[in-house]
Amino acid sequence: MGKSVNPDLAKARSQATFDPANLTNYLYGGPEKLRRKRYLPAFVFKELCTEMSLTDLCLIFLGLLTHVSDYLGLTLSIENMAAKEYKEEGFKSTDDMSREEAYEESMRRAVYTNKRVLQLNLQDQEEQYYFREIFVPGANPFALHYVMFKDAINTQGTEDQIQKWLPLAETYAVTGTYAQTELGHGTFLRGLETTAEYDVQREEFILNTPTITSSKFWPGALGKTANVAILNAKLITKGRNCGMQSFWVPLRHLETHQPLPGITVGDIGPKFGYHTSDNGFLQLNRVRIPRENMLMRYSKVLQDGTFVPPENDRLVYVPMTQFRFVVIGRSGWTLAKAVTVATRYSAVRRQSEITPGGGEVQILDFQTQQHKLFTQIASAYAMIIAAKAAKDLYDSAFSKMEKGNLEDLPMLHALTSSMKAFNTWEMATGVEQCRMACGGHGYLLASGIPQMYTDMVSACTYEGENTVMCLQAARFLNKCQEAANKGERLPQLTRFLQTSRLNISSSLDQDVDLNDIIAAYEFRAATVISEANARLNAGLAMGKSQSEAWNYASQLLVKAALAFSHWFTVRALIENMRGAGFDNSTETLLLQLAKLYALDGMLRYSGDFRKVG
Ligand SMILES: CCCCCCCC/C=C\CCCCC/C=C/C(=O)SCCNC(=O)CCNC(=O)[C@H](O)C(C)(C)COP(=O)(O)OP(=O)(O)OC[C@H]1O[C@@H](n2cnc3c(N)ncnc32)[C@H](O)[C@@H]1OP(=O)(O)O
Ligand SMILES: Cc1cc2nc3c(=O)[nH]c(=O)nc-3n(C[C@H](O)[C@H](O)[C@H](O)COP(=O)(O)OP(=O)(O)OC[C@H]3O[C@@H](n4cnc5c(N)ncnc54)[C@H](O)[C@@H]3O)c2cc1C
Repeated sequence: MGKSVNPDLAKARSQATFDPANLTNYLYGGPEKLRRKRYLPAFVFKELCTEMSLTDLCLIFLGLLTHVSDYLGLTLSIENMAAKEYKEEGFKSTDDMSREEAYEESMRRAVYTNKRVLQLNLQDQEEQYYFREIFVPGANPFALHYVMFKDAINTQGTEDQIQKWLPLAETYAVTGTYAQTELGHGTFLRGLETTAEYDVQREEFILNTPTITSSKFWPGALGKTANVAILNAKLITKGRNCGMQSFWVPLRHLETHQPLPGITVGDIGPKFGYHTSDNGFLQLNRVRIPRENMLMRYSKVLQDGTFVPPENDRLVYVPMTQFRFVVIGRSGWTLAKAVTVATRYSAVRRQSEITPGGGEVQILDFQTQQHKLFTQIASAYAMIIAAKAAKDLYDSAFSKMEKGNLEDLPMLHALTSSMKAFNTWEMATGVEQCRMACGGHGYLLASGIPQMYTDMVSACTYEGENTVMCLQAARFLNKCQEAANKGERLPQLTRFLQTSRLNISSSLDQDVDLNDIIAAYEFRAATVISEANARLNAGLAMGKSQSEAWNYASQLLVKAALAFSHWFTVRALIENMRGAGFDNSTETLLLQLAKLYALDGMLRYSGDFRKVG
């Protein structure tokens, strides 16, 4: 039964000057990926939420047969208990539930999707994400398990440890979390107090949270869900502090789910959002784990307690860098969802007149409404496309790192840090703009936008608080500027510091040239980075220490990191739009969108652009 589409919406869509399928295929990585993305949720949704006759199921099964090449491994369990159980209970919105009830509902759905992902043999991370997103739209209690827990095993564990632990995680024999942050420290990792002292007699680590501030605090799934943690603690062996290392720490009994001896664990209470994620606290009272439970891919503790340091002590941070890429990518998609809701609403909402007596118009006809939304549509495209460009850089650098070549690690850390801050701040501002563009109805939970905001704005804080991440990126950019000042060779990504010149050919009465736009953003970034470096050196010239001068210049250093990210985003958007092989009408539209994004950015940061001429 076809759904009737609002005539205003249908009219707006009919006026498109391009074929949306071209864009959708591009955004999702091609028609094959798009089909699978659409098919999986539809398949399971139908399985779940409608009374299905055997005929229905056979039709679905026949439908599947046309994709037999894709779904060979698919086992259609018609009598699947989970499906039956779900059909009886169906979907319940969590909007009106207590936090406890909402968690339980999300857990019920998440457990269901975990079962189906295994039964459908879905290996692809993206497909798993699409699948889960339909059924657990808010924070998923297993989020840490799916991402950081498994990533930490894969990137920090030895091959033996991966062989031993990953199957347990993949089959949900254990449910994990990533426990690093403490009540007293989230940003300053060198301040973490939890200890892991090596007992050479028994070849065990003794884990301890010696103070209230050392209590692990915030990790997702710690409150109720997880029974194992990848826990970061200060390793002490032979009386020496060997820095932060990662450990596999059982938290709860695998059968009874009760906390194990020496473990005090629970939920940290209500939050601004992410209500269905049980962020928790953990105290360890001299809990013993075997030596083999330290993740020893990069650093080791030998039986006699000898510490073998990693080739680079930053490698322990790789799971955070990896997850920052997830955040960078999902920020654009979060904004895309919010602006889709707001744009559709603006096509069907009629309010006020433009011409007196002319009748109420679609609010999308107001130029102010178009400015609110079209700039956010452009921003969503820019973030999604820049994230793809950053990921390509990451993948090539990571493959070198896996072969032991760590030369790109500083650039990678700077790129992930600055882009994570830039994208999540832009996403937060954009989602809120979309909410307000819907008037009162945007304030209803039923619009979906408030939860997008309250859940996702936490990404400005977790995985590295944004200001701190900008300062991290600025360390790298400042080093590059110092090298540029000395005429030294720079990493490819920052060579513009030496080459950028402001030779703009466009004049105000012409249609702006895209190359001039890239040049303007490049020159703005180079100027702001150079200014931050000059302020740092001015601080040193005033007799300040390196760290005092750094603090003295820190506001400009943050701006430098954001200007760098903005340039990276504009360049990626324009270069990818030009090179994507679209038909003329689609490419024309997308380049118009890229110009809108870039020119809107110049207006929002007009101080920078005016200053650089
Ligand atoms: C809208 C988006 C939504 C996304 C949704 C995704 C789908 C849903 C899935 C999950 C739901 C969300 C779950 C949330 C999970 C959250 C988890 C966490 O938050 S885990 C904890 C995260 N914590 C941090 O990030 C801590 C941040 N702090 C640090 O990293 C460090 O303390 C520091 C700030 C970097 C400082 O480091 P340090 O004190 O060691 O010294 P520095 O002198 O600053 O640095 C020394 C040198 O080391 C280099 N460095 C530092 N870090 C790294 C790194 N990661 N990689 C490489 N190199 C690094 C640094 O550059 C210095 O080098 P030099 O400059 O000296 O050469
Ligand atoms: C929803 C959510 C989920 C989370 N999930 C997890 C998880 O699963 N596992 C986990 O380990 N952690 C998790 N965290 C914790 C998160 O990683 C920390 O909150 C984050 O690292 C920030 O640390 P903090 O809270 O101590 O803030 P702080 O670092 O105390 O930040 C407070 C203020 O101090 C400023 N500041 C701090 N250091 C500097 C500096 N050097 N220079 C300038 N300004 C500075 C910051 O900019 C900020 O304005 C989660 C947090 C949230 C909100």
